[in-house]
Amino acid sequence: MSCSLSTTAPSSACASPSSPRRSPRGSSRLTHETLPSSSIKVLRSVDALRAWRNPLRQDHRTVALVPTMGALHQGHLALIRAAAAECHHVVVSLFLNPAQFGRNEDLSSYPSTWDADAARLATLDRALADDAANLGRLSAVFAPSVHDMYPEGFPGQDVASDGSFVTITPLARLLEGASRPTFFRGVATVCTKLFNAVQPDRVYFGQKDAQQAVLIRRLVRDFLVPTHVVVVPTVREPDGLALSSRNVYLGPRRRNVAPVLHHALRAAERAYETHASRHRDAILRPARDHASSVLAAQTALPPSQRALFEVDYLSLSDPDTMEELETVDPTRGAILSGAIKMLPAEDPQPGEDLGHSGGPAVRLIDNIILKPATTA
Ligand SMILES: Nc1ncnc2c1ncn2[C@@H]1O[C@H](COP(=O)(O)OP(=O)(O)OP(=O)(O)O)[C@@H](O)[C@H]1O
Ligand SMILES: CC(C)(CO)[C@@H](O)C(=O)[O-]
Ligand code: BAL
Repeated sequence: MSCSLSTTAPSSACASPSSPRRSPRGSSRLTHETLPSSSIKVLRSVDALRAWRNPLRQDHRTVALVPTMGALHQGHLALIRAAAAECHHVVVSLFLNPAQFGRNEDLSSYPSTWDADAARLATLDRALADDAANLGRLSAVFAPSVHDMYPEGFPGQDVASDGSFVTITPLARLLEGASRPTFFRGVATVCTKLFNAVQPDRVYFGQKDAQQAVLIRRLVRDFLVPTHVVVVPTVREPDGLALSSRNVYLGPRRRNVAPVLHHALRAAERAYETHASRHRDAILRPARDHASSVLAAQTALPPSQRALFEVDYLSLSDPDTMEELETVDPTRGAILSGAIKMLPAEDPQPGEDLGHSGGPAVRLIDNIILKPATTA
């Protein structure tokens, strides 16, 4: 992380970033670093977070937590807006959690954009302040170190790693979990730590990561976590692609093809809604057909122009368990979801923008909720 932070106290924001400081002239008031041009506090340790958080309880102020891994975009900002509408203080965590990355995944190249994130958050907070409809503001960024989050040492990224983990099965083995076997263990573990550290009244997650949202609801229920889970709708590009920090890996050639997943899911949604199909094959077939026809059209192009992809899954699942469904019960609805792997661009052209980090293979996920029918 860069040191472009300002501080409410003079002197060494960057030299000693790990804990809040006493204000000058011996006063006992704690001061904190703040993001530039804002009053958003930067809390870099669990101790600093707790020192800030505890007095709010006595004042009956509600606290919202928005967990992120940084590289912020409008999807993240939508979560913060929803949180500020409903709570007095919003804390955004920025923590690249190594435990949810498999060994062959993109931990080392994951986009890291601290300065841009700080500027976006400061701008958003000013907009929140100008809108009287909001209950609260963006009060703090929690940006702990790996050591702070894993005080006994980071347990490792392997399925066989020993350590203190939260596991939620069979949910964590399905769909995303089938391709990323340590992913949900890492998410459930870090979110448990974040919930324990922040003790939020409400937590905000994005619908874009549908299985993650289901997992968090289950975690909160099964471990009696005293918080309320809010899931915010997916923010999309005009052509339907879900905003995602990993989209920066795509480059223009693959970016043009990437909406295929959303359009495939929309085809399935139409089959459910327009043709009143209830059966798995009738709903998913149009999605598979759409993906196949886009892939066939790309395959027919010269290698220097095309963008190929592999479909990992197209799923029709139960909204609570994410087990595959043969038939949708309209009183319960269902989740349509999918994952594709955009393969690296073939035959790159001189000067072609292949995307962040040279344009590796990129996993994209998306989903659409088939809502339960409302009874008149
Ligand atoms: N397009 C979006 N709309 C709404 N919420 C989103 C969107 N993208 C991400 N979120 C939510 O933001 C939170 C933090 O997600 P994260 O930092 O992993 O960003 P991301 O864009 O999902 O990144 P990645 O590309 O790694 O999946 C999660 O709750 C996630 O569901
Ligand atoms: C919830 C989360 C911040 C946990 O690291 C991450 O999985 C994400 O960004 O969706
Ligand atoms: N958006 C979920 C975090 C991940 O895919 O690693």
